[in-house]
Amino acid sequence: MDRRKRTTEEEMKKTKQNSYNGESEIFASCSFSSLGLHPTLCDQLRERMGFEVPTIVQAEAIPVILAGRHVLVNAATGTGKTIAYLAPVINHLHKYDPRIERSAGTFALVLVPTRELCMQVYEILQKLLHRFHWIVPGYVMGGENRSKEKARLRKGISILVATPGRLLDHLKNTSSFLHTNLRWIIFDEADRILELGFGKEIEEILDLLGSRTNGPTCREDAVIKTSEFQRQNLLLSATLNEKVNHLAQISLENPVTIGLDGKKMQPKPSLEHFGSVEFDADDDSEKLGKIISPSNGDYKLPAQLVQRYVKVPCGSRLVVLLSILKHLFEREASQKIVVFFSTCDAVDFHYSLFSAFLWPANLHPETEDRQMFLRFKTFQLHGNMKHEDRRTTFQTFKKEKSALLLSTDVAARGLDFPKVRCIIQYDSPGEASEYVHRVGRTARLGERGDSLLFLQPVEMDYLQDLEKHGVSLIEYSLLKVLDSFPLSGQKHHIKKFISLEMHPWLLYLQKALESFIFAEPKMKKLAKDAFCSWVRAYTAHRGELKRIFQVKKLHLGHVAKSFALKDQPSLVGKSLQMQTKKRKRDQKQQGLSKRKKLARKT
Ligand SMILES: Nc1ncnc2c1ncn2[C@@H]1O[C@H](COP(=O)(O)OP(=O)(O)OP(=O)(O)O)[C@@H](O)[C@H]1O
Repeated sequence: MDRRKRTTEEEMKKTKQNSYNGESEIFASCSFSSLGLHPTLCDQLRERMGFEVPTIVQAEAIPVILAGRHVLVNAATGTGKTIAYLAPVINHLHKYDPRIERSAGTFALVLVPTRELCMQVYEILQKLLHRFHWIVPGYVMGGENRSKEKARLRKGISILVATPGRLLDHLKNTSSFLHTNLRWIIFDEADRILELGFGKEIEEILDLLGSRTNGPTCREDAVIKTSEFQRQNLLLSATLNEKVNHLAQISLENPVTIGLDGKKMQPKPSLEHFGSVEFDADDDSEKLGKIISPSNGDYKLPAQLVQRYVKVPCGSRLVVLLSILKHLFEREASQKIVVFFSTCDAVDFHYSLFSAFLWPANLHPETEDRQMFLRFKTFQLHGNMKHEDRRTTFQTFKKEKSALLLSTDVAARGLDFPKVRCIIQYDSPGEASEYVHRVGRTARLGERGDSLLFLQPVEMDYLQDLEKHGVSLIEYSLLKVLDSFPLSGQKHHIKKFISLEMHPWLLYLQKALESFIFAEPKMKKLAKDAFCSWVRAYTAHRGELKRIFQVKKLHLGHVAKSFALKDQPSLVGKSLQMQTKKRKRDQKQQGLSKRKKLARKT
């Protein structure tokens, strides 16, 4: 064994120790070059990206990927998974002799769940490839101009980043898209791709690319092995679930698992999988057991993240949110905060409100010009926005030093907004995995970060659900914050026996908000729409969570208050009732057919 190899192995051992001692170690005690990366790429990482040493997940994954193995990576949010897969792929590609050419088509494919993540990975690629101009990065994604994409594909894209729907579209309809040299397929945020319902597309993509292994649902006729290279597939996410287990089965061959140590083996094969074809559980039980399922295990969260919850009665939610935001931005002028909502309408409403709401006139009668209540830059991001607006928001918020982003879960996964200091989950996230990804937008790469989860008194059991995944939260001291707001120039102190809803500051602010909304027909319409879709989203919680988030436990009048509406919109009540009835009817029917199917199987 030569000296260099021995040193690398020793360093790797050290790295492994670091990662398993339970400390919040982020960086490995080795260099990029010791992992086997070419000096030019190491220079690029250092000079262009500012990365001196690899993170632990990079130190573990890069040598294994360089060795050509299929890999499943499960590491906490913000630990550098993107470089962990891009660096070895580039390392391989730049060594091809003769050099690869555009006309040789696509060698590596990175599949991501959202457009924003697609852009983000593409931008990182551009930086990494600065000195390797013959390796061409590119992207295809929903919302973009198809013909322009076709033209780019015709010219040739060596490393292609794509969202699944648009990729499948090109695979079927763009004859000039050359992928016979494809060597790598990478699933970034694999579980989210599947959760978004792209399971069928992924199966089709794997079939069309001839990259499906002989996993449980392999259709021999669909597999056309076109690549002269050995295929290498990689799957990465901070959270994994049973669907990923299945994807791993059909796309990875004898994979190396990174970051799954201590996770439980899947006890039984599951009938559920992400596609349309159900596979025979008995035949595949052995295979399924090989891939580890962490679905019952703990999620990995950045150790330095301070996680809090705040218990707020439904009717006071909006005023509490406004108060906390004001408090946070006034306490620290340079702040970056992301607030998560459950629907696009809720984001629209809050964005318009925050951008227009002025201090009530009677509070500062001495000042002639009424001032904005919240005085910081606010952005919104959700799936119903125009593609260009989404792109601009994403890019601008990234660069801002101090700003607020109101978003749906479109920003929950993978997005790397530098220096986000706090995550507020105003609407609860649902699955614990979603909680983990949302809070993962802060406390990245060892930096400080806070998170705050809003819960109503009837939703407090959600904390236990999080506990099951090893996530525990401490309570936020709300009263201190509320007491700090001046009312008619005076500081006030709430008496202990008064409930939170009766806090003078909250009452005052609520009244001011309601008058503001009442006087603005446009705002009122936004508030009503947001109310309707919020209730609809609330009824959509699935599985165990339906027990916690029950719409019938809510007072809809109080929900209306949380949108600053004086009254509950009357028509909504009726349509909601109809919807709930319809949903129950559908569920009954679905349950029946599922049971029938199962009965036929056994
Ligand atoms: N070796 C390194 N040294 C310093 N910074 C790094 C290094 N590797 C990655 N980073 C930076 O760390 C941040 C997080 O990286 P990345 O987005 O790849 O994390 P992730 O693990 O994919 O997170 P998520 O699970 O949220 O998608 C990015 O800003 C990236 O530029």
